[in-house]
Amino acid sequence: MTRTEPTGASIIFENVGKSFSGADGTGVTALKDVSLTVDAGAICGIIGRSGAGKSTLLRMVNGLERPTNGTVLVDGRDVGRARGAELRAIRRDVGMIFQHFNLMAQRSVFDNIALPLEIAGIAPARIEPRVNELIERVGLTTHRDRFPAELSGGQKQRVGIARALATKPKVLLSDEATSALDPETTQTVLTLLRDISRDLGLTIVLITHEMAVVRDIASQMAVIDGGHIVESGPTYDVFIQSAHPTTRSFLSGVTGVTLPAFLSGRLSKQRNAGDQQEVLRVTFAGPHATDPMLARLSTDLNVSVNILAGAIEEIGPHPFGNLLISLDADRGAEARAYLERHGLLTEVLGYVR
Ligand SMILES: Nc1ncnc2c1ncn2[C@@H]1O[C@H](COP(=O)(O)OP(=O)(O)OP(=O)(O)O)[C@@H](O)[C@H]1O
Repeated sequence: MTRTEPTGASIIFENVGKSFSGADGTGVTALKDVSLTVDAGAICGIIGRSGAGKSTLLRMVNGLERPTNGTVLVDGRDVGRARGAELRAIRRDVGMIFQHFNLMAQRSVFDNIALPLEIAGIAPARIEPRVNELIERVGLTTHRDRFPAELSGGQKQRVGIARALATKPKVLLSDEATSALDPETTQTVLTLLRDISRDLGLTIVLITHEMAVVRDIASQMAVIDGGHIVESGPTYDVFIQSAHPTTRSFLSGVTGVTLPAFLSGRLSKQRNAGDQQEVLRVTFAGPHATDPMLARLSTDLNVSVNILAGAIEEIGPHPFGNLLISLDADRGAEARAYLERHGLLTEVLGYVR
């Protein structure tokens, strides 16, 4: 399909708060003073732990939740205050896909995708070509007449994506859409979403608890913790400049770099008597991604460094490296300070003899 000019909508959260009243009368504050701008045509990843407020934030974009304070604007329209026909119009502009697909078991692939068009009152003669086009876009031409029970998870999500696109929305919301899929299928679904964003100019907001998903697809991101946005910005900038412990803990799990088994079994979190080596994860990014910093560390501080595992990956066009190293535990603090001073991130994984 050819590339078209962006047709996505911007989404602006301005000082948004949301409180719920619990069954016992006590209040739950799900979001506090959230301000975030998602550019038209961007793919924005929102990452946070369970209960952080991700779903609440996402559901405000299509008016399923209304803010207690503040404003949510989609394409300049105030979703929280919209009612009736105006709210329905905004909702037509916002499609959504779900972790468990939410397909209708009694309907075929074709009929699931046709459903939003039927609800919108589109004439059957116009529905058929539109659904066929969507089926082709998501690569399910040979599965047109199958039922959800006859599809794999990845195929079900493709149906979910086609259904969400049926009414030509400007925004696609993804609620943990790849969390129920294996890593390989996750990649194919992320690729499809990226292609759709590129070809249709659609704005995509996806919530996830997996940093790898954000790394692989998002142009911008926000980290949410306890109802607050603790960091946000272009994905690469957040990856290389992250300062908040929540972001760092998500980052530490993002690479495929793991300790060799013979070492991980012996690693202790606290340094015990006799532990000689400190094991570190060192993250290289930005202007230092390709610098020979470990060689410099050895030379400048006269510390021997053992490289245990490592990889250089890319976020968009930018290099992002991860190394697992060990060094003399007595010199650990000094070495970490040196590396941090040169713009690298360090994390102590533990100690070994
Ligand atoms: N309708 C509701 N009534 C009361 N409390 C709610 C309601 N919806 C959400 N909450 C509370 O708001 C907080 C944020 O919930 P939310 O579902 O937005 O988090 P989340 O980050 O999406 O979590 P998860 O990843 O587990 O889905 C939680 O403490 C939750 O219990």
